[in-house]
Amino acid sequence: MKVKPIFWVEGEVAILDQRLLPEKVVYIRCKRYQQVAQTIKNMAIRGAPAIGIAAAMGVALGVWKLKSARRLEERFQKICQTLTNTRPTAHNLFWAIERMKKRFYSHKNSSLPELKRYLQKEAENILEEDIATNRKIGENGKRLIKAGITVLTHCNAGALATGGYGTALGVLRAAWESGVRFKVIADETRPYLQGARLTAWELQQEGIPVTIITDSTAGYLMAQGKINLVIVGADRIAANGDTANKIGTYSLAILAKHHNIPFYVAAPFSTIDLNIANGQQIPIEKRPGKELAYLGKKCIYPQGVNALYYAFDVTPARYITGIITEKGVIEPPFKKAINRLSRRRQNG
Ligand SMILES: CSC[C@H]1O[C@H](OP(=O)(O)O)[C@H](O)[C@@H]1O
Repeated sequence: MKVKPIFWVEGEVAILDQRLLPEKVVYIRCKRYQQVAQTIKNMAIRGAPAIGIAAAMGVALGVWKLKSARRLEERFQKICQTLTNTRPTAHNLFWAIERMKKRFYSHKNSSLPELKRYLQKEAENILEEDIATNRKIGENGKRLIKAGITVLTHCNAGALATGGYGTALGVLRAAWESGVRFKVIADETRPYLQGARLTAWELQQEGIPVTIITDSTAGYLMAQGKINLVIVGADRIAANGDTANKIGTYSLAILAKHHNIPFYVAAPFSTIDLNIANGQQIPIEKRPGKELAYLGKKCIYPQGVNALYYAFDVTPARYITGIITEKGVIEPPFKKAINRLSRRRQNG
């Protein structure tokens, strides 16, 4: 995909405003870290790896704008806390901020200009590594995409949700690039419509056949035998393989199990949270109900009626056929395999 979701340009962070896609390609030029935090909170940028990259660049931008090293550590911690407080579910955000903290403390006695460069470089490394990691996920998962099948995906786990290649859509890209021909069905994914607006846009640009359905149509197509495989992204994976992903994923996994359809999660190891044993411990973001009520600028709900908007749900590991990562495809029992692979270096 030609368009970059985010990039650093000399003391600014350029963020593609995904709320305006596919009609308009508009970049928000963030000059302050608070602006970067705002783009994560309001979902101008979204997708677990992408918000991790944004948080890292926000930290680098915050330090970049410091005029002196006065109260450096205290000001650095405030920058990190602002970005930490943006969204609670995607583990990549916290993983990226921890990496920036490690880099800061290993160079905090450098001169301020040197420290600024180190942090900018670390944020750009996180972006570049994400693209390389996504390509490995694609290579590891493409054998699962057989010629002639129909794949269902939910939300957007593509270039727009990452540094620019994609996890679930990275597997589809890699299969397509290797000559395998297949069809994709994309859930609209209300209310933000990541599937209808972003996944369909990405796949259309690559010439990969895609059909949009309402989120409630998936079960009917499965019952008719029209779906051969489901592949989705992830926001946080617990040590036992329980996976938090866009709301509606859990329903798809149950339906896939019922219809004996393989259900795969594609995610980098930076999405796996080894500090939590199972999915019950994953914090699930609750967003303002009014975000459900509006289609664009039009309110479609009766005034004053309540709305409940959980942005994610948790799929228990028993409903997941495999987790496609840069270190290989992890199959059940996930806990043991995740433990073994997490000790192995990325390219090991
Ligand atoms: C490649 S992970 C993308 C992951 O993030 C999305 O959530 P959101 O759009 O709210 O950031 C969704 O859960 C995707 O699967």
